[in-house]
Amino acid sequence: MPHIVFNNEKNIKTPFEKNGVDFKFCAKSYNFTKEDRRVEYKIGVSYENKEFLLTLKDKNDNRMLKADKVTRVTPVTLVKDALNAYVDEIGANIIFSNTNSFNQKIEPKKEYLKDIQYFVDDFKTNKEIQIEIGFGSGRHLLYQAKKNPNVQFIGLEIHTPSIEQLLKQLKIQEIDNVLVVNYDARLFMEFIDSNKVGKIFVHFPVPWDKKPHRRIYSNEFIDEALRVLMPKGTLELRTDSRKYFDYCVELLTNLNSGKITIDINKDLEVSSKYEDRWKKQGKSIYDVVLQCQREDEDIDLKYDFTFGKINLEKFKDIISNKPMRDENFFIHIEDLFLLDEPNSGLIEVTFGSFNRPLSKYIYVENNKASYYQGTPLPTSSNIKAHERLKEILK
Ligand SMILES: C[S@@+](CC[C@H](N)C(=O)[O-])C[C@H]1O[C@@H](n2cnc3c(N)ncnc32)[C@H](O)[C@@H]1O
Repeated sequence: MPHIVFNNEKNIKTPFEKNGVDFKFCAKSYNFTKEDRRVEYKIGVSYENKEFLLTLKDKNDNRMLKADKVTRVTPVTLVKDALNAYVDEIGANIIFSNTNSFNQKIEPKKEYLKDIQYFVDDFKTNKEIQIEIGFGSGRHLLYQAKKNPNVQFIGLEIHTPSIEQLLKQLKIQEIDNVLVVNYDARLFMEFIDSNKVGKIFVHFPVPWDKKPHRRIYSNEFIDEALRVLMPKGTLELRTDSRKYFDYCVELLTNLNSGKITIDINKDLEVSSKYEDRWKKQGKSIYDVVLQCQREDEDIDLKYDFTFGKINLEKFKDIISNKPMRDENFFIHIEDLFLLDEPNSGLIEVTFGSFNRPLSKYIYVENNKASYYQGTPLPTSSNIKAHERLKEILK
């Protein structure tokens, strides 16, 4: 990441503007852990309609200015300009700078690649939805999408090269009913309305024999799948792993009600890359399909993430750096940065689910708090964590 090392002791007063970059505030670390930590500043920047923080800290006898990790922005040239504007303003004596190596890259247009926020704010369809989890080479997803042009497909993957490959194929084959998301499938379903999905395919998931907590299937996953599935919709597992199959069958047969179909060595119309490999090795393929037989209540994706009036002075005296854990979420106050004005500063916090923790800053100005760079995604763990944070900060 771009950074600049310089040797100028001068601290400057905010707010100020330099070369089109607005420097809004400068908050100083409170060192609440009481360890002998070096002083660090978070500088609030607003530039080209984006807000982000810069970190200023000591480095040997000099100072280093760089982007704050939590509030990353793209393109990286925004950070580069902000760093250069800051050192320009203070007339710093620059010892090292790598900002020249960060020049803007032009991204190809990826209209079918969607950010998770899109599913919170904008995603609406009257079509049936079908989801493929871990599409890999995409063979099955492309086949299904071509065969069912009236279905809106969503492909979930965490492996970036597979995503790139699928996006290329969508373009080449002129397929326009697939949305692709780079997101953990275990958490994605939270953003889909209830009773809207016809099929969820989980084909050859990683069995994670040694790390079962990383498996796609769990009680929580099955419950969320049933919520998004329409009545008669199906959750379809296909695997070569007998162990994974047995584990899933056990989870599914522990449900209070439902219809389950099991097949061994069933042929599908399309065979995936993994499937070909296992078949060549003479392995058996197992299918277990759960049919949904219930209708669920709608969920609220428009959750209000505001805070009431908070008391930063009181909070600063009781703050602890031990994580608070609950059954489905945790909160860890990482750091606190104070502004010169009373009851104003930044709280750095990590919270939410254990699988996908979220790092955020809460900006406080005269007792009024808000999430810096926008609110968290309304996952159930984030909502629960926010409710608890509100209590703590009161
Ligand atoms: C063994 S491959 C199977 C790929 C494809 N379904 C097939 O049959 O050829 C498993 C795929 O699941 C993806 N994957 C693993 N965990 C995931 C998760 N939590 N969310 C989304 N995708 C995941 C992996 O990146 C990998 O591409």
